[in-house]
Amino acid sequence: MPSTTLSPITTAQIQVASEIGTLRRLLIHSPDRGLGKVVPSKAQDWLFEDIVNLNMMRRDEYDYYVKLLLYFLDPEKVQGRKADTTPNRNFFKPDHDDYFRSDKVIDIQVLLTDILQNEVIRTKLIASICGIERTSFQTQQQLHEYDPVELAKIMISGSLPDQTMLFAPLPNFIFTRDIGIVINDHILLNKPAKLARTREALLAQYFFHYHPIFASYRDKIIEIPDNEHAFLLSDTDVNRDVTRSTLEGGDVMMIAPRHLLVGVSERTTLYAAQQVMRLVFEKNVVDKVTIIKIPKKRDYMHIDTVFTQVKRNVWVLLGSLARTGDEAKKRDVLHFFAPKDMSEELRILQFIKGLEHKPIEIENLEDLLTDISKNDLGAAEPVRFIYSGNNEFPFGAREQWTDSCNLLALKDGVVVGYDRNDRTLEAFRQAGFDVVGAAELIERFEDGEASPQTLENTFIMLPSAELSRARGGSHCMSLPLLRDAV
Ligand SMILES: NC(=[NH2+])NCCC[C@H](N)C(=O)O
Repeated sequence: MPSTTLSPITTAQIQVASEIGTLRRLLIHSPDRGLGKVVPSKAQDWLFEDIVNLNMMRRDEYDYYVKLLLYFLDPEKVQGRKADTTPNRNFFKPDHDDYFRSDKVIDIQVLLTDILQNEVIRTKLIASICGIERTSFQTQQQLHEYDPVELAKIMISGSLPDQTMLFAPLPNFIFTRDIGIVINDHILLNKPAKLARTREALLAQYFFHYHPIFASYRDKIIEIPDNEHAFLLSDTDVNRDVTRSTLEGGDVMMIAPRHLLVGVSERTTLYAAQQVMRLVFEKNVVDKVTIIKIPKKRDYMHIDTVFTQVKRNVWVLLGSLARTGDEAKKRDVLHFFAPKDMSEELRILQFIKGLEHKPIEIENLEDLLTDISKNDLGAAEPVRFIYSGNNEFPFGAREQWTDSCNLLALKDGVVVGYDRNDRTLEAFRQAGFDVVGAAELIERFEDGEASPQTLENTFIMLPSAELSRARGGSHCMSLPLLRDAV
């Protein structure tokens, strides 16, 4: 049996209280063979707009993301090991002996493999998966024949080593953000809105509840309930926002030590947002919850597709949903006759613990973000906004679609994002940021010309031709477990 067990991490290792504190530990998932199974006719159901080339996605794009994360979070694993990272990719394969195996940059496939060594967990998980996937009893028995390494791969990819498909792949599993969120020292699990992501949530339940690295957090796992009234409603009524209980991690942002943002969107319902608020107040995890209702639109599936934080006083956001967008439109007389503006569908309500019946309405995104920078995070410098596509028509919308607003902060002011959003990148340069490609930066790290510790105000560009077809960026591709306090 392969020895894939990570040594259990001691307590106080899970703590996220901001989006910009130096990142120390996170969960990722490298594109697995299931992604290579997406076909055009299923792409939409599986929440992709296109099919992808798996090899290019891994070798030319995602591997750079992993390398970057390792340079920042676990440098001994990569520094001076350039040779190991080419050309067979074994260094990047979670099931290979040469895998980098880090306890800072953790692939969920490794966690799954670990828990599957336990006979009881293995039996339960096989039965649960076969239940939700409605497989035959025979398939269920067949799955018991595989070792934990192979079984984890089957459970994720849906297919056997000989390529036989037993159930659908989980192409969206690379977006680990959506399966759970760390809120201070608690872990909030999701309840996916889309059928294509159901098995992801089940797998997440299992490794959060059973893997030794989370052992001391078992009583800190938060799962939101279903609405019991919904069980008695007809299928048409049940899908209403106030009845259905669905929540995805892209809509939850632990933005400041006692302040949680929850989006109400295509994926997260009002009912779920309300349950999250109730639970985090009850458990005294935060004092303030801001609910941000965005238009229910594929382009804006989660709040992290329309804004993310770059630095204590810097944010990237979509102009047409923000105040800036509003004002530009208001100068136009046609505005009075035009159909309802997207930004009019944006609503922001802030709830303070103990005063939930008296929410404070916030007019626009910039006001909310300014308040967070100044009052929650104590930014001394003026708050600045960088807009998708530099807010130039029609690049704001174009570049938001390819995740210009979905950035992962590795530390305050150092972010990773896609290389394809030219106008947004130009806006970053104008705002005084260095813009550098991942490969080039890695070279600089290797040559000692730069170091993750001293790097400041930098946008690191990730190649993105294939990754961006999956409709998520680096923020979605990360589930931070530990960040330094800000
Ligand atoms: N946090 C995010 N924005 N995640 C993006 C998820 C993209 C994925 N294809 C989906 O539609 O579900």
